[in-house]
Amino acid sequence: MRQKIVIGTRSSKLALWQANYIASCLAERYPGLEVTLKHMVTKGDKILDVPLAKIGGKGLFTQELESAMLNGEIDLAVHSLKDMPTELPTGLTLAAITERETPWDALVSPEYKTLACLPVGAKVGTSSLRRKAQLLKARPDLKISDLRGNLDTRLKKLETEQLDAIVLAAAGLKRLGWEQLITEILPKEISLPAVGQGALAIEARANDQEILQMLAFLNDEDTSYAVIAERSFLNELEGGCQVPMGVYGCIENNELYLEAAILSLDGQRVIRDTLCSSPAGAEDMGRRLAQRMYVQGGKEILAELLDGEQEEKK
Ligand SMILES: NCc1[nH]cc(CCC(=O)O)c1CC(=O)O
Repeated sequence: MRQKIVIGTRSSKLALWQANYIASCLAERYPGLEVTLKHMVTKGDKILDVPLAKIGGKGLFTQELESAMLNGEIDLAVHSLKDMPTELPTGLTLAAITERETPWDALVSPEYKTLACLPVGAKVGTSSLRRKAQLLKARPDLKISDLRGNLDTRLKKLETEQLDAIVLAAAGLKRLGWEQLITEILPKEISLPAVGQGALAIEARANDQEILQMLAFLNDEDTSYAVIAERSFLNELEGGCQVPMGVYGCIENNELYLEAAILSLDGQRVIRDTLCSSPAGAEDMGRRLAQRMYVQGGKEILAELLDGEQEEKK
């Protein structure tokens, strides 16, 4: 067994909370093990003034950590699973996926409290196409403005940019002890979460058997099945563009349920579908659901998105 483990982490409050959480799980499990954190900066931390959907590119929050893992500077990295590309660089693997924290999106609106209570034309901040499209579906009157940055930056912007509400992942707020700021949890009928939202991914070198064995206890089986299906769904649909879509998998009575929605950017068109199968078929199920929704009209929405992106590049 290894005497020392180095965890690479981004320096945002949330990233540090997550890395410290895994460090403490390891220290508790392996008394005597020396666990240290190495702070690193990723491209996603540097570019703060451009909406995520515009920067595009995969692995915005992961690439620098991955290089450091491959060259042996760090042994593992703790990520929010939802920030991870569906395909990892050669030589790296997901060593464990932790039990999911609440997967839902949360509304923070000190004045109006709920989506239903927001006045006509209210200004809502969010950083993702997925949230934007789903919000507009429920409330076409809303003015959505871009909201980037760490959780604390985004919360501050609620005041400084005079927003009536912002939408964030409930999991992040909970982890940082800011749960009391949530004024409404958006149900999945309104806002289906992003792939892997709420789960942590522990990434390590694929050939480092010792570390992989040491990390295995962190893996939560039910969460793993659910996110394998979600990631497989995403992987099947990904066509080199950001898609406004939400997907949520969960295990109930030993069955895996998968629910997804693909939306047009303005939220006016929605394809929504569900599948249920045995957990062992998770990957296949994600693919099947994606293919089914593609035929049901997902194809047209995706084509429009690609056209839109090309128009912008002209
Ligand atoms: N995109 C940023 C991001 N990546 C992970 C989380 C926290 C939630 C999680 O662990 O899924 C957040 C914040 C947010 O979406 O509001």
